[in-house]
This record gives sequence, C-alpha cells and structure tokens, in this order.
Amino acid sequence: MDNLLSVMNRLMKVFAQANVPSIQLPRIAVVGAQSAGKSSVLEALVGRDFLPRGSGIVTRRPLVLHLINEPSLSPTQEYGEFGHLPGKRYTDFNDIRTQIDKATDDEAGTGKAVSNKPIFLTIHSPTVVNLILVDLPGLTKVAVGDQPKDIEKQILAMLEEYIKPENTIILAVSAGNVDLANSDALKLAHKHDPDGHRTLGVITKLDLLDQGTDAADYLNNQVIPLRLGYVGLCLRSQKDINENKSMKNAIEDEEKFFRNHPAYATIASRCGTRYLGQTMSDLLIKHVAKTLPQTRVQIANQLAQVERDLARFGKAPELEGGNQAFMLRAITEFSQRYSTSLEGDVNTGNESKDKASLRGGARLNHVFKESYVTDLLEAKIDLEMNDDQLQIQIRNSFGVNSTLFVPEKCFLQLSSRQIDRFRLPALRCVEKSHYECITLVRQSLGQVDGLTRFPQLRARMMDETQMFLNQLKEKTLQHVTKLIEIEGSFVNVDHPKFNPLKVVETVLKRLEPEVPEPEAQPQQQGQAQPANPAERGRPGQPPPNPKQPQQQPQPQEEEFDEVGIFIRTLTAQDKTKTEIVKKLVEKYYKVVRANVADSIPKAVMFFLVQASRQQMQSELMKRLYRDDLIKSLMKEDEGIALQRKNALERQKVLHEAEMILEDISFTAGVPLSGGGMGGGRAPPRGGYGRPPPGGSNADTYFPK
Ligand SMILES: Nc1nc2c(ncn2[C@@H]2O[C@H](COP(=O)(O)OP(=O)(O)OP(=O)(O)O)[C@@H](O)[C@H]2O)c(=O)[nH]1
Repeated sequence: MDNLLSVMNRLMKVFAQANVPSIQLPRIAVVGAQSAGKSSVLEALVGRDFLPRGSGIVTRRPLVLHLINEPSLSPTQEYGEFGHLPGKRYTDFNDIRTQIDKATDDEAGTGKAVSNKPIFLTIHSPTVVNLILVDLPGLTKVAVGDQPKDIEKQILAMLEEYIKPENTIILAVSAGNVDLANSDALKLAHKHDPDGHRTLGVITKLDLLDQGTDAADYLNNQVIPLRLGYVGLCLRSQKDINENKSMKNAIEDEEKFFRNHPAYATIASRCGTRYLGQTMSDLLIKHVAKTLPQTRVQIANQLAQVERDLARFGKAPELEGGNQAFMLRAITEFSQRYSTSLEGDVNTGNESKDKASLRGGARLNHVFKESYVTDLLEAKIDLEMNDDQLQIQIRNSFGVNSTLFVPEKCFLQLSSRQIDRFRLPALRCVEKSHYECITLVRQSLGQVDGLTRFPQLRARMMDETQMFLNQLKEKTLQHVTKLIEIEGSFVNVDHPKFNPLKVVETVLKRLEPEVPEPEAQPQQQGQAQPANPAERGRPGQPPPNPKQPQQQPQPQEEEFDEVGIFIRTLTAQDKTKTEIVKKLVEKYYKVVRANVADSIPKAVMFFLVQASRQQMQSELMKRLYRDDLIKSLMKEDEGIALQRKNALERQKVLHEAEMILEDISFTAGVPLSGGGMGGGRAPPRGGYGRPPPGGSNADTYFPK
C-alpha cells in the first residue's frame, strides 16, 4: 500500500509539473445538491480553510484538487500551487481562497453563472492523504441571479462529464437534514454507477437532524445500498466558521459527536472526517492499482506522440553543431533533393498523397514532349496573303526577269519569315520549364529536415534559388531565341528531309489536269531543275524544259481591253507556281519544326535544368554561407522553439512516469494486468457500511 501511495504521489507530482492533461489518473468527484456540504468535506479532508464560502451557489467552476502528502514538509511549510500560475507557491491559505474566487470570476463572471473550465490546485502537505478530488458546482433546480434558464441542465452536464469515466470514484454528498430518499446526489450517482461499485455515500449535517430522528439506517447501508457504503459527518456549521472554529477542534468535536450519539455510537469508528479521508485514500489506491495498466498505455501513447512531435521540430540548432552546420546541411540536403527529383525517384515528393500526377523530372519531360510539341503543332503557317497576292509576290521576286518554273527566291523569303512562328512556342517552353523548376524547388525546400524551424532561412533560400533560376532562364531565353534566328537565317534546301523535288512532283501530279498538255518532247529532268537559277532562260529565249512552253503564260487576245490595259488572269502555270511555293514553304516549315522540336528542349535542359542541378549547391553556398547571413537568417521560429521546449518537458515527465510504473511492476509485485486490488485495506463485506440486507436493492430503489 505504501508503495502504491508513493507511486500515485510520484505520478501526481510529475504530472502536476507539466501540463499533461490527457493522462487521466483515477480521481474522486464530489457531487451533491447546493449547500449539501461538499466544500466543507473537502476542507475537512485537507484540514485547512481554503475554499470560498457564502450563501447560494459558491462553487461555480470545477476545482481539481491534488492532495500530495509530503512528510518532509513541516506543517508551516505546506503550500498550494495553481495550474494556471505554475511556480507560484501559496503558503497562506486565505490567498488560495482569494485566488479561487478570482479565477472563478475571471472565467464565469462575477454573478452566479457557472463555467466548466476547471481550476487546477495542488496542495502539498505533511498531513493530507494522497487524493485527487474534484469539487463541482452543486445541483440546483431554479435559476437565480444572472444564471441562464437552463442552469440545471448545464450543471448536470458538467457533473456527468466528471462522473461518467469508470476511473472516477463518486463521492455522493447529501445533507442528512433533508429528505435523503430524494437525494439528487444519490440519484445521479445511481444513473452512472447502477451497482454502486464506485460510489461512496457521504451524509453531512447529521447534527442538524430533528430530535429523535437519525440516519443510522442509511449509514448501515440498509436504505439505498451502495457497494462502498456510507460515511456520516458532522462538520462545522456556518456559525462555527464565522467564529473561526479551528479544523482541529472541529474534528475532535465530530469524533465526540459520533461516540456520544446513541444511534451512532456503535458505528462511530466508521464515521467522521478522519475515517472518510482514510477510506477515500484506500479506495483511490485500489482504483489506481486497477487502472495502472490503462494509465501505462496512456503514457506510452503520449510518449509516442511527443516523440513524433519532437522529430517534426528537429533538434535545437545548438545541439546540431550550431547554426553553420545546420545551414550547410540544409543547403546540401536541399540541393540533393532537387537533383534527385529531377533525375526521377519514385520515393521523392508527396507520392503517397498524389499518386495520379507527375512529379519532378517527369513534369519537365511532359513539358518537352507534350505541351511544347502541342504548341509547335498549333503554330500554323500563315503566309498572310491570298493566292493572288502570293502570285504578285512571286512575280515581284523575279523582278524584271521572266518567270521561271520554281520561284525559289519567293520560297526562301517566305520560309525564313515563317520560321519566326516557332519563337513563341520555344519561349513558352522555357517559361514552363522554369516554372516546373521553381515548383520543384518549393517541394524540395519543404522536405529539408527541420527547415520549417528557420522561416527566415527558408524564405531566403527560396528567394536566392528563384533569382538563380531567373538568371538561368534569361540565359536560356536568349539562347533559344538565337536558335530560332539561326534556323531562320539560312534556309537549307539541301536538308536531307526537305526533298523539294518530291514536293514539286506531287504538286504537278495533283494539278496535272489543269496543266495544258505538253508538246512533243518528253521531260528529261526532275521538275526542280528549272529552280536552278543557272538554268533559267533569259528573256526571249525558249525554256530548256519541255514543259516550259505549256507553262509559259500565253497572253490571251481577249484580255487586252480597248485602253490597252493588260489584265492578267491567273493562268494554270501561275497556279502551279503558287501551289509549289506554298507546298515548299509548308514542307520546309515541317523540317524546321522537327529541328526545333529537338533542339529547344536540349537547350532548355543544358542551360536551365542541368545548369541549375549542377550549380545549385555551390550557388547557394556562395550566396548564403556568409557569417553575417548565418547570424541573421538562423533565427529559429519562436513558436517552434517553444513547442519543442514544451514537448521536451512533457517527454521528461512521461519518461519519469514510465519509470515509476516500471518500478512498481518489478518491486511491488503489483499486478499491472488490471483488476488487482494492489494493497490497501479491503473494504468490509458489503462495502464500508453494513452489508445490505438480502443483497443490493439499489436497482429497484431508483426509478430508471
Ligand atoms: N451544522 C452543520 N453545518 C454544515 C455541515 N456541513 C456543512 N455545513 C454548512 O453548510 C453550509 C454549506 O456548506 P458548503 O460546504 O459550502 O456546501 P457546498 O455543497 O459546498 O455548497 P455549494 O458549493 O454552494 O454547492 C455552510 O455554511 C457550512 O458551514 C455540517 O455537517 N453541520
């Protein structure tokens, strides 16, 4: 028992040090009607006046009271400490009362309203027994003052929240001088603990019963039986309090009262504040033993959570070899992540979140292979003229010379102009690739271990990387523009994929019916032959090509009008030339398109992607790894530093709690598998009161 007491004591202490509210140690909740004497019971257990008193509703916020027995303290050294004022020790118990009042007013207002936000108070004393008690507002029926109309419901909900958990012992306080059979406290307890295995009945104000009446039947567990029975009390009246009757005297008088009362003399040893304190302590210890396995699991879960948090926060920079080392590591890790995701790695990025989308290098590949190619295909030839205008162009391109079969000059001029249409897709390809690189940078930065703790460094790394990528982009844009200009600067009619002869042949074949029949001579050479300026006929000379005569425009008499204006209609030959020019331009356009489809992505890869990959680390080192910047950028986010500090404290406390529990399982032989009674006195059969006659009739007593 001592061992369990000390375990609970130590657990309470460690949990009181740090705010670890989610670990629920077994506790005792005090419920009862208003003015039933709940606060008086608590004060009697502590042996000190420290709770607010007055008429009407006094307890308006739950008060979670940890009583910690500290034998090393002298009675004058006992002190209280509030959860909301850590480190501040209250040795004057009047100040504790004032602070409870203040905390209540702060949260629930100065009127009569209630709040369910608890006040945590720990009392360290050599005279208390180890307990965790919760003082709760009293059950009430009628709203008074500024209380809302549903005050009854509100208070009920608050009480239920505390008494529902199985590891709570319910201390059901009823005043003996009111109708016990209708006790609200007992009814409420019965609702949540129907067989009464965790309800201890307390009957106060036994001194106020009408003469000749007593509550012995209740105390003997014969009227409303509870497994844990009842304890009768006779506490200080309001008059006693007003007259400053000491706690010590009150307890002595109480003992006398029970010893001398004819109805209670035989059960005097089972009545009174002292007995109640010991009983509650024993009950709690048994409860602790029983719930230790559960507590252990809770602690383990909390520890796991804290460790996950700590991993997220990373180590404090001073533990990682200082700021310089951290920055070095962050730059290296970032550059590696950036490079790896460009190379392609199924394990990088947020693949678990988004398996359906492309990442990293694959997105760049998509830019090159799909979006850029689509842009190229959409960049259509546009000669910006109709056939008549084109024909004029063709004629103009020949100048004073007679027209020849293939209007090469015109083709060259038009082709060179059309190539500029590839400029925009190429520039868009650079922009899109640049955008993907920036996206990758952002993702890679997000993956650098611990970088979120240094928001300034992170932002600066982002800025510098962006600037670096912008520089590379400018260089790439220039180069890509040059590549397009280079393509336009020389129309390579000898390109193996161009094959102008084939183009001309196809056009001629297609237009054959429109072309007048050739005269006798067969064709000797390919149709492209006349395109060679060297072979062009001089004005007046017959053309070398046998087809030429048919294609020479034959002025038609009827086209000369009276004023001698020569109106030239579009002859079949002109149509052919126009068509040939168009088709040649189109074919060459495709040849160049294939060239740029290949060369632009290569340029982007070389000047932007690979350059950024290879130079990222050295570039960032050059830009950031300087003493002045290390100092100014390596300021850890205050929120994270604070969260880490709290998590470390929680971790320490939880480790300690784990050790305490380890200790007890090895040394005390306390069964940790649940259900153990773990030392302490076993209650008398049928609870601390007398066993109920004929077993429990609790179920039949309260209407359901
Ligand atoms: N004579 C006598 N008076 C008592 C006894 N117990 C409590 N009182 C008085 O009853 C009044 C109410 O007691 P509290 O302890 O404040 O009751 P409470 O249940 O905490 O009240 P609320 O917190 O307002 O619900 C006080 O004046 C106490 O002095 C008792 O056993 N005998």
